[in-house]
Order: sequence, then structure tokens, then C-alpha cells
Amino acid sequence: MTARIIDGKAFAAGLRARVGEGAAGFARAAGRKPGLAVVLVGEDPASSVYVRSKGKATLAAGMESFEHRLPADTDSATLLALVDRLNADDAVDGILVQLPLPAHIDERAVIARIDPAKDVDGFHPVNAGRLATGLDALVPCTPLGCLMLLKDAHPHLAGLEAVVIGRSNIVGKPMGQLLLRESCTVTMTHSRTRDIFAHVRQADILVAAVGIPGFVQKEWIKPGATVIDVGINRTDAGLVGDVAADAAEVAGAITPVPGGVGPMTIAVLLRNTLVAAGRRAGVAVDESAL
Ligand SMILES: Nc1nc2c(c(=O)[nH]1)N[C@@H](CN(C=O)c1ccc(C(=O)N[C@@H](CCC(=O)O)C(=O)O)cc1)CN2
Repeated sequence: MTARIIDGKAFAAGLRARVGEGAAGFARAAGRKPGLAVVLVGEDPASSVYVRSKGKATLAAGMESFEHRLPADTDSATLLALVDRLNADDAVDGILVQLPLPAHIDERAVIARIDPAKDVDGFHPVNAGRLATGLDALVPCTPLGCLMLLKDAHPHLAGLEAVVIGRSNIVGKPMGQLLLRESCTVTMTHSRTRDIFAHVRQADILVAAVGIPGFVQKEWIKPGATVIDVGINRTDAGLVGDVAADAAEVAGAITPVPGGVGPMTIAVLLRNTLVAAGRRAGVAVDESAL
């Protein structure tokens, strides 16, 4: 069996187009465009590329883009003051501080300073808590993108065995919550899990977000399973995922790296910005059409 390749790039393009239509509708109703502010501290090359891509995608979707690039030695107080200004700015519906931040800045304090209504990354404890308790929340972009791909490949998720590898606040934990919300039976695994392959072997749905190239081996995969590879690892061989390439010989469907989950992250960011704009301005945005 050779797995069906889940084309995240194509799905993301469709989502960006739908968000663009929604943004035009928002602009007609609100008399202004939705606005996204992205803050980058330092010159990490990958982060710099992601921030540039976010700005371009925001403009292409018919939204306002506000880009703030700060030097690597920016102190916490300066960054927090910028977040305060963005919180107070009515033209800004979404605020994203690109991660990782330089080591001298307390990431948690910065995330906690963002107005939860503008937290389009969904990282604020209020949004994390709302997701965990089944309330309406802004949901982190990468796991929501994974869920969109999964639901497209797998319209009936209820009752399936889902295994998540990785317990980060950005991907693993919210991914587990989203799968639970879909009535999957969810197993969270991580670096201290014993016999991780024995858990993975049970998975109808596997989400690998561990950040180790080729960590998940072909032999671990249950034949026919749907595999979502969140890993984006830069190696001498190029960009590789957390799942070994030959896993496609066993899986039923699998996301490629690149071109799988990655492009969904920015498309969902635009979606979250439109949703946040609609909620803030009291303009109806049909979230089910996005
Ligand atoms: N504040 C945030 N910081 C970070 C997030 C985030 O969601 N919010 N996620 C990642 C980086 N990221 C967006 O910021 C991101 C990662 C990957 C891609 C992507 O399109 N990947 C492509 C490959 C691109 C390449 O060659 O590097 C793919 O997988 O096909 C987009 C966005 C960490 N920080």
C-alpha cells in the first residue's frame, strides 16, 4: 500500500481564498480591513522568513499588515510596551509575537500580556483554558491546521484512536484537546513515554510533533493509519519531517514535508485574524465556511 499524500499546500491555498472573501465582506460591513500585527525580535533567519511570508499573505488576503522588527537585544519592558500599544490600537485585530524569542525574554510573560481577544496564536492561558473547557477560543494555528487536514481526509473521527507525540503548548497539547473535542480516544506521548512505538502502533490517527528528524519509524505505523507530520527539521539532506519517509509505504494517508502542515500554519493565522476581527467589531463572520 502507498499512502495518499495529503496536499497541505493546496488546502491552504483554498483556505486563504475563503479568508480573502470573508475579509472583503468584513471590510464592507466594518468600513475597514481586518488588521494583523506581527512582532519579530532578533534576526533568526527562519523566523524572519516566516514573518515576511505572514506579511505578504496578510496583504494578499485583503487585510492590513503591521510588521514590527525589533533588535535582538530588545529588553522585556520595551517588548511589553509594544504589546500594550497594539492591544490598545483599534486597527489591530490580531497580535502575533514570533517564537522563539531571545533567551533573555520571558516568553510566557509576553504571551500573557496580549489581549486574549487579539491572541490569534491562541497561546494565551485564557484561550488555552477556553479550548480545554470546551468554550469558544482562538485556537493555535498549527494544530487547527492539522485538524482541518484530518477532517478533510477523515470525515468521521469519533471513536478513533489518536496518538499525539509531543506535549508543547504550541502543538501537542492543543492538538490533544482538538482531537478530544472530535471524540477521538487520545493518547499523549512524549520524551518520557515508555515503549512509545507500542502506543503509536495502536493509532488510527498519528500526529508527530517531536522535532526529531525521522523519529517515527515505518514499523511503528498501523497499516492504513492517517499520519500528520508536524516536524520541520533542517538537515544536510534538506527539510525533513518527524516521520521516516518510508512510512508512506504503510500509512493510508500522510502529510509531506515540506508542503503538508507548514503552509496551513499561515493560512489558519489569517483565518484566526478574520475571526478575531469579526468578534471584536461585532460583524458576522461565517466561521463554518472557512
Ligand atoms: N508565534 C508563533 N511562532 C511560531 C509559530 C506559530 O504558529 N506562532 N510556528 C512556527 C513557525 N511558523 C510560523 O510562525 C511556520 C512554520 C512553517 C511554515 C511553512 O510554511 N513551512 C513550509 C516549509 C518552509 C521552509 O522551507 O522553511 C512547509 O512545511 O512546507 C510556516 C510557518 C514557529 N514559531
